[in-house]
Amino acid sequence: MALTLNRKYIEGFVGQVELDALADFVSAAHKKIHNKTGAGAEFLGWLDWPSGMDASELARLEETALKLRETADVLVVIGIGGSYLGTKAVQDLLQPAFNLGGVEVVFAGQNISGRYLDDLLMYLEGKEVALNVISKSGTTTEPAIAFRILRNWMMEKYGEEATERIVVSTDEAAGALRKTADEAGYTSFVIPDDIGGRYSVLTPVGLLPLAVAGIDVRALLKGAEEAEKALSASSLEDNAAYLYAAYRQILNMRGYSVEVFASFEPAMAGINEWWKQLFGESEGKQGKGVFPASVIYSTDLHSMGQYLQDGRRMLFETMVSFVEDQAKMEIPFDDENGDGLNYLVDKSLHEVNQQAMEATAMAHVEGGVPILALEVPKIDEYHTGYLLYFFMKACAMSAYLSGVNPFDQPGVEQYKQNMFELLGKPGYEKK
Ligand SMILES: O=P(O)(O)OC[C@H]1O[C@](O)(CO)[C@@H](O)[C@@H]1O
Repeated sequence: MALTLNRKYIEGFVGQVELDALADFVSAAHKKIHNKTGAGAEFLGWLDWPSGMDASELARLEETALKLRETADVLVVIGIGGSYLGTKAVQDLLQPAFNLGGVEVVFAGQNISGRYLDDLLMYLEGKEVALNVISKSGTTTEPAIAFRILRNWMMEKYGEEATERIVVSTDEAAGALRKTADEAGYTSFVIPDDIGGRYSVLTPVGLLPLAVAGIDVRALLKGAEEAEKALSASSLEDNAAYLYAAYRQILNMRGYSVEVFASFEPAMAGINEWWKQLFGESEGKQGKGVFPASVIYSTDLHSMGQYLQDGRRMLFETMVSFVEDQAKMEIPFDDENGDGLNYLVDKSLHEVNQQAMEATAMAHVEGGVPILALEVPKIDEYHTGYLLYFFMKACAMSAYLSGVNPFDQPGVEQYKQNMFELLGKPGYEKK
């Protein structure tokens, strides 16, 4: 099993009767997904992407990545939302917390801060640099500004050679970025029309920068492909993604409107952010949706623990844990035992961390917080691919169960329009 939903902390809150009552809705939503008949069905390209990705495109992507690995110390990924969160998520989870060499992947275009870009340019000074600019629409302001500044910097630094160091991932035919890529002769990759930003991590959007970072993208895709197969079962009891979605909706209907996504692994920080966009942008519409929040324990037990235990009761938790002890770090014996820790000698940090999780879960259940426990055997490319696909499938199901289109984001437009008006963009003059 590449992922298990352990029900031991939820059984006291949600009974089988409530799950059974959702079974027909789940099969109806399953049909919407697999027969492509639901709202937003034109954005279901991610569903069979892992098993169907074009082999020659994957090989070209790996070749491009290899070339960049040979010429760059740093790859700057320029993109926002779904155009960078997946890369950051996988990178955080799979790569060491501290840079041990190899190509470093850094990010730009997620904000409009001059300070950030200035700091980045200072950091890049004296290093060999490559850019991967990623925008499905090609018109998003934040990455467009960052690309203009970094592209100028690259041209000044490398002249003609900059062309070889810039790779574009965007729409096949439309948008400003496609035009720029074609005119400048940059190597480019296509973000499929039928896959929205937040579902795009397994397309060139995530695969190219991850391959440059040295991650085995084939194993990532393999894990996702396994999930694609395993999670194609139509019934609630045979499909962990659907079960997770059903629990979320039952809890939401009962007033648990905030989901706290938690793990005891700091490397999950990027997955937290990716997961929040996935669920927030997919479900938060028409006045509905579970509010997605996230924490990393045990760090955040010392800041948010009090609220979780004892604050306003509208929370449920989804706890992701990793079963295998991969680091095998033990607590050493100390003759003097001044810190009193000798009682932990021979225990690994993994065991202590597992006990911290058990202790937290028991306390939170006691405090009235339902917990969905997701257990993943280990942290590697394969299981990460599985996990990503699991959440995408669960999210589509969950959104359909709540009656919204999982694949649009009409609300995001409001601030964009206002900003264009305020800045005086041609065509957006104030009324
Ligand atoms: O890749 P693009 O088109 O620049 O969009 C980036 C992100 O912006 C959004 O459209 C929201 O503004 C997200 O849905 C998307 O992931």
